[in-house]
Amino acid sequence: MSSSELAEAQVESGGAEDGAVRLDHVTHRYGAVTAVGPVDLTVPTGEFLVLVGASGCGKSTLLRLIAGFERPSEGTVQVSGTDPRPGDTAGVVFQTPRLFPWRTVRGNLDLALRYAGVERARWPERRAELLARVGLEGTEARRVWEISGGQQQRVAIARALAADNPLLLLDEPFAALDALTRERLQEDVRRMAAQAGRTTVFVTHSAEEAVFLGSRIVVLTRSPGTVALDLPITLPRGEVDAEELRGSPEFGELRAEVAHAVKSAAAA
Ligand SMILES: Nc1ncnc2c1ncn2[C@@H]1O[C@H](COP(=O)(O)OP(=O)(O)OP(=O)(O)O)[C@@H](O)[C@H]1O
Repeated sequence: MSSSELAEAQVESGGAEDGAVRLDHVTHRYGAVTAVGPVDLTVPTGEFLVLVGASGCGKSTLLRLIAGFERPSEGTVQVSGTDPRPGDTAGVVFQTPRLFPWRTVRGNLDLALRYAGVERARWPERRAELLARVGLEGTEARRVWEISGGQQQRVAIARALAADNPLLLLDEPFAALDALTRERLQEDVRRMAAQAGRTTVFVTHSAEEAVFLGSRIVVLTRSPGTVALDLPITLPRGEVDAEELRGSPEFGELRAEVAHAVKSAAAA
């Protein structure tokens, strides 16, 4: 069996590489601007990787490469052992929810379920499941413009989960939300990731958010971004009291270490 046949077989059978990400010597340029690279990075199945770095260091570019929205100028990107395909490889959540505001929550989710190829007879059950996962039970009939920014971002997360991809990519999804809503959503995403065993790559500016969410943190240098720090996070990941965790000395030390690394990497 060739390596590509093996990769295909693994994807079909939900193999060991499902949702795993591999970047080999990846550089990306926009015209004359080198945005990132070279970056070598392997994200095993089930890991929650947070990419942190100063503005413009290439975090979004890396995420776009993993999603397949861009092809690398040099090097290779593989997801689940194969080339990423935009729209199919991963569920993606952006900084703003990008929903259809005049449609209902149901309408927005149905579009995603249709695109994901879910049989129409299963939509009601799947919709209820997705809304329960993001804490939005009973909101199906509400129009998007009627619900809060935090609720809209929850719908965007539910939509990204509609296809049940083994990889979820989030690009500063909570940046536009107030502090309390942001903390609540962080807690929900952390819990969801721990339950699902899905691979997650999350982009943020915030050392605090990175330490709270990640099982591993990669800090990038300033543009063109390369890996400045690769740090496993050993904080407990099961059912935890979020406030206790955020207040623990270990959390404080990790946050300080990451914040310091981001500052030095941006200045280097
Ligand atoms: N479509 C594009 N065309 C030209 N240059 C781009 C494009 N997208 C990004 N860049 C440049 O590539 C570099 C990396 O941008 P990118 O958006 O990936 O960084 P980022 O770390 O996500 O930034 P931020 O945190 O501010 O969102 C920057 O210099 C940016 O100006």
